[in-house]
Order: sequence, then C-alpha cells, then structure tokens
Amino acid sequence: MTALRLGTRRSRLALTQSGTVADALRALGHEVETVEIVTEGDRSTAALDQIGGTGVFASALRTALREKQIDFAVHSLKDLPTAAESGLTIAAVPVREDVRDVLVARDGLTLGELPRGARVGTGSPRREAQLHALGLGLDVVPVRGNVETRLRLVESGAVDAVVLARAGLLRLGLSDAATEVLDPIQILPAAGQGALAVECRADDADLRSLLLALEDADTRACVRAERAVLRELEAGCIAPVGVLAEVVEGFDAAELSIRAFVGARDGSLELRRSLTGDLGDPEGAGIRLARLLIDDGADVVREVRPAPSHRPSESPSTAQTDTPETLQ
Ligand SMILES: NCc1[nH]cc(CCC(=O)O)c1CC(=O)O
Repeated sequence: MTALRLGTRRSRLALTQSGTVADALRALGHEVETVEIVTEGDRSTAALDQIGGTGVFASALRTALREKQIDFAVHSLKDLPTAAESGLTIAAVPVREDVRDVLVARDGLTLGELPRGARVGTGSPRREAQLHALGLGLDVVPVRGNVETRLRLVESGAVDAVVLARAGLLRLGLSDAATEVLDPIQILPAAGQGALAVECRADDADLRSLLLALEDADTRACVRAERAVLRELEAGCIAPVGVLAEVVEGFDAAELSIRAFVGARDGSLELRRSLTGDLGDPEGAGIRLARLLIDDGADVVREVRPAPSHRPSESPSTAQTDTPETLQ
C-alpha cells in the first residue's frame, strides 16, 4: 500500500497538529507521510487583513490538494473561510481541544491585575474588541507572528501581555506560560477555535471513509453552528466576532447552546446574544442567533463591500458570497 500524503504548514503548531492526526491514522494501521507546504500566511509578516484576510493559511494546502501533491490536509478550523471549496470536503473534524483563550502576562498577572494603560498584544480584531469591551482601560497593540514569537514579546518586555488560544499552547506543550485562562464570559473564542479540519478531495471516496474514523460528532455539530453564525453575519474569520457552541443536556435530549459577541475593534459597539437549539440542526440554530444579532445592529461587521442595508437573503447582488458550507 502506498503511503497517504498529509500536507501541512511548517510552523511548529501546524506540524504538531498534523503529527497528531498522522499518529492517530498510523495507530489504525495506515501508512502516512507528511509533506510540508509553505503558505503566504507563514511567509508574510504583514497584518492578516493586508494579505487577503481569510484563508491565507489554507489556500496553498488547497492548491496542493487539487494538484494531487498531497492526499489530505490538516487545518486549524478557525483559520478556514466559511465558504465551500468546490471539489474538496472536510472529511473529519476530530475531538476539540480546549476552546478558551488565555492571557500570558508579565509577572504572573491576570487581566484584572493589569494596570490601566497596560499594553496587550494581539493581531485579532475579535480579541481587541472584547478586551476593550471589558472596560479595563487596556492599550491593545497589534502583534503578529507564531505562538513562540508572541510569547517572546512578553518575555522581552515589548508588551505587558498577549492573548492566545489555549489549544495552541497545549499542543506545543507550553500551557504553563498562561497566567490566566479566560472564561468565555470574558472573551468568547473564534468560531472553530481548538478544532482541526481534515480535508481531502471530495471524489476520494476510499480516503473519506478511512478519515471518518477521526470524526467527533459533537465537535462537528458545534463548529457547524459557530460557522453558520459567521456566515449569516457575512463576517469572515478575522471579524470582531466571538462565538461558542457547546453540547448541553436539555430536558429530554442533548441540545446546542450557542453564545456570540459582535463588537467594534475600539470597543464602541458590544452586542451579545445566546440561545439553545436542536443538536440535529446546528446551522438553523446558528442562523437564528446571527439574525438576533443583525436585528441588534451586527451588520456593521459585514465583509462584502457594496453593502446594502438589508439582509443577504433579500439581496441577489451578494448571493455569490453565500456559498453553502462544506462542513455538513
Ligand atoms: N490564528 C492563528 C491560530 N490558528 C490556530 C491557533 C491555535 C489553535 C486553535 O485555536 O485551534 C492559532 C494561534 C492563536 O490564535 O493563538
């Protein structure tokens, strides 16, 4: 049997994540070979919104998939755009790692202990908006680079703190660097945070059924709901939107509980909504939540440029941005 070729970005986080997936497949008796692919998101130090925003990390892997240089790819789900990729499919969503953000601050400080005016580094509009919304008088400064680079900014004193995904730190064995785990009530994570997407060509039926062994149904339902919120808001994965879906026990069946935040980067807008929905219809629950937020004024986060003031479902001119999701 020829080895399955697994495409991965070459950052230490990406290599660790794809290594975990490769090991799980090997444990099932499959032969896996990893192929490193350089993406523009790795090459460039420009702010994410200047190098094409959504999807910069995924596009080189997807090209390699289409050109059959690799058989499947592992992505951080939160870095994947919500639009479907024709010819490709998310064959598996493995069980999710911790969804929360953490603070890594100098001198072991927590958010509440940082003085007003403390410099908190993040390149994420979602984190920036929610940090400002906390009303602690923090000075949010833009930073970029991989997890290790951002940790060094705290060590060197360039910033007082950074906010990172706990999942990334855990996967790198660096979770001790965190000085506080941020409760979702303070900072809601990005859609898909902590989850991986295992993607392959849609017509590769044998590989698809093999990869299904990695699937976690609850994680899939949660990320489907979270991404439906983003898609209905037309927000893109770098918008100031936090959203978290969780499977909870309802009266007679498990349900989806979803909470979302939509804000402005400077903290001048802060919208929050939550609801519970049917676990069997994650998109429906996500869309309902997004519509509540839109009624509250969340259309300010729309990514589409010629923005009419009504909803996409009523606007044929934006219909092409509404390609349905591959995550079903
Ligand atoms: N945006 C970059 C990115 N993509 C995935 C992770 C961490 C792992 C995850 O959230 O799944 C990170 C780093 C971070 O946000 O701190």
